[in-house]
This record gives sequence, C-alpha cells and structure tokens, in this order.
Amino acid sequence: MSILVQKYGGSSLSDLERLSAVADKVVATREAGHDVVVVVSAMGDSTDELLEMARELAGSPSRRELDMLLSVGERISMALLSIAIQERGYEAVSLTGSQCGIITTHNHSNARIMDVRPFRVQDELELGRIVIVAGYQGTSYRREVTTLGRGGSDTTAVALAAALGADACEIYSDVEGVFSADPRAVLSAKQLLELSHEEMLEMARSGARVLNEQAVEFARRAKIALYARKTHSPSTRGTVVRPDGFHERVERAEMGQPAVAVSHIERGVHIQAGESADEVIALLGERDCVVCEWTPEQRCELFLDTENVHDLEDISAKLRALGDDVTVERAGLVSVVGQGIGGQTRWVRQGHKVVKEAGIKPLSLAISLSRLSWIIQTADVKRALGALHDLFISMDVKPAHHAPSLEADS
Ligand SMILES: Nc1ncnc2c1ncn2[C@@H]1O[C@H](COP(=O)(O)OP(=O)(O)O)[C@@H](O)[C@H]1O
Ligand SMILES: N[C@@H](CC(=O)OP(=O)(O)O)C(=O)O
Repeated sequence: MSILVQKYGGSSLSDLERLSAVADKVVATREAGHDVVVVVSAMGDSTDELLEMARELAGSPSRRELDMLLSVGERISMALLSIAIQERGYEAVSLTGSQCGIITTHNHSNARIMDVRPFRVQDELELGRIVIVAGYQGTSYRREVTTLGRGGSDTTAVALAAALGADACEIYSDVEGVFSADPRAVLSAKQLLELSHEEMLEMARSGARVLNEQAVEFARRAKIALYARKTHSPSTRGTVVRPDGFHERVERAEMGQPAVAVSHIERGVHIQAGESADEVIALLGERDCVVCEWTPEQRCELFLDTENVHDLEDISAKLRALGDDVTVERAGLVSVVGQGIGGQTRWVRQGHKVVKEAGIKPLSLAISLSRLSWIIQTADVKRALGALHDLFISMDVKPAHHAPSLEADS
C-alpha cells in the first residue's frame, strides 16, 4: 500500500465536531487504499492559551519549560483523534514526536529536525494501524523535549513523509490553498495553483504561515510534492508545491511581471547599532533575522520576527546593554516575493514608490535576489501590503510592448 501523510492544523481541530469530521476524512483515506500517517496540531488556539498562562507568570519564561508546556497541546489532539478513529471501528495508535524518532537540535522553542528514525511508525503501519502523530515536537540529542517553532507541525509531517518514502504530503488548514497574499489581509488575493519549492520558501520566510518554512525546506530537499488544501471544503484542488511548479510565473516574468506574492509579518523588532554592530550580530547568533545591513565594526540593521521569541524582554535588555548606539523598536515587515525581483533596480524603485505613496515612511529595506522586504511601523503593515499587492500582483499583465509598464515609474 502507498503511504500518505496528512497534516491537520489547529483550525481543523478547534472543537470535537471538527475533530470528528477529520476522523471521518482519515477513515475515508484509509478506505481509498492508503497507509495513513496523520500529523495533528493543537486544538484551535490552545497553543496561544498555554503561552498566555506562562506569560502571566513570567515576562521571559524559561524556554525549556515552555517546550514542556506547549508540546502538550498536540498530545491532546493526537489522543482524541485516535479515540475517534477507534470508535469508527479502525485500529489507530497515537505517538509523540519522541516516539516517532524525531531528533532535533537543542534550540528550545525553535528547534530544527536533524534526523528522523521512524521505526515505531513503520512497525505500527505494518500492523495495519492508522498512525496519529503529535506534530510540532521532537526530542533533542540531549534527550530534552523540544518544539519546532510556530506552525511546526507542517515540518513534522514533511519530515515523516520524507523518512517513510511517502507518495505525498497533504497539509490541511482553513484556506483553500496558498494565495498571492494572506486572504485575511488582502481581499483581492488570488489562489495560486502551483508553486516551486523556492517560491514557497521565500513566501514562508517572509510570513506566509499557511506552510511552514522548515517544512518547505524539507520538501525541497527530499523532492516531495506538498498539497495545501482546506479541510472542511468540497474542493480538492488546493495548491501544489513541487520542484517545477512555476509555469504560470515564467510566463508572467517574460511579460515583465516577476512577483508571485506579497507577504507580511506584523510582530517583530527593528534593531539598529553603530559601533556595537558585531556584538549585536553575535548576540542574535541563533535567531533567524532579516539582515538589512552589516558593515563590521561600524553599523548593522536587522529585523527579528518575534513569533518564536518568547524571551523578548530579556533579549531587548541584553541588546540595549551593549551600548547607547543600540536601538530596539517594535516593527513589521512587508515583502514582495518573485524569482529575480531583487536583481533589477526598477522593481525596487517601483515598490518603494508605492509604499511612500501610501503615506508610509519605511524604516529600512532589505533586498535579496528573490525578495524585497520593507521594515515599517506595525500600524502601516496592512496598508503597505495592499499597495504592493495592487502594484505587483493585481496589475493586468499584458505582453511587454503594450503592458502598463512598471518601468515607467516616474
Ligand atoms: N499567502 C497565503 N495564502 C494562504 N493563507 C495565508 C497566506 N499567508 C498567510 N496565510 C494565513 O495562513 C492561515 C493558515 O495557516 P495556519 O493559521 O497555520 O492554519 P492551521 O492552524 O490550520 O495550521 C490562513 O488562515 C491565512 O490567514
Ligand atoms: N500548535 C503549534 C504548531 C502548529 O503547527 O500549529 P498550526 O498547524 O495550527 O499552525 C502552533 O500553534 O504554532
């Protein structure tokens, strides 16, 4: 039998009724002739609720204890889903990340998967059972419970799919697939049917949380196709992310339109330093930052997404203590993603112009080959996102010779 890995996010499991509907879907997949491994997230907003409880007790709670706490959310869902499936007359077994052999780095609250030893999962499949796995967690090489960063259940699913040699990995959430912007923030966002792993990786890095960055990176390396679909929807179309999935975009790029999507991060900090630049870079060593500038010993400017930073008070205090030249302020990030977009200054000038025309004063701009990212005030994020989507995505693409050219930008 072919192995299929399915992941159901917190929005698909927010109450027992939805969880029961997921149980029906899993059973139907089994009936269709697959060996099924199901990865689950914590129910609804329960991870946020657990985090809130810890924050009521401490400003910068210990990252180890937070991992112990947050990993519980997924364990509740796995056991309940297994019970619901057993009640339907099928054999099911729930397993924690540790039982599935998910070995991670020791970086609490944002660990990376180093190895997967899925022997127990394989044994259970051999016995004909449906395997339900608690996502978002593993065990470090020092035998500590770790979590994989917000949205990390996607990573569990893809890592297991790769280790088991699964045919495909399906990620179910509350949206029909991947859109050209977060459909909650930009109403005119369009569903994208196909994306390459590289495109999705840039989108995920810049805030498109519908698929997790580490998960896409795994899928890219293992050449696994990812299907993003809506759980409680009759449509099975969704979005496929696969190695050569960008035909539509090649055509658009040829017509002079290189962007595939815009994305945003609302909660982050903008960090600047003068002569303490190198100390700041060293202190932020293990954190994933967008580096706008680093001139060693002279200046640095970065953006740190704070979604997985649970000790922000602590880290801000340590940064400020490095010297009076260090500033840390809350900020957001808006990005335009597209292969080659950072390689031509005309796109940068056009983007910068619409951001300013929207009445926004950007704090900084980071340019890479596949992404343009503006650091701006949090309150301006949605407005900038809409303006950049109008410019780069909603514009009617026509052949270059009679297109409303983005080049004519003055
Ligand atoms: N480009 C995008 N396309 C689709 N959804 C996006 C995008 N960017 C952000 N999102 C958000 O991702 C959410 C789905 O991810 P998530 O909240 O992690 O779901 P789940 O809890 O089901 O895993 C959507 O509700 C949507 O608001
Ligand atoms: N429960 C964790 C992990 C996760 O992957 O969640 P979701 O699949 O609901 O985004 C979180 O809230 O971050």
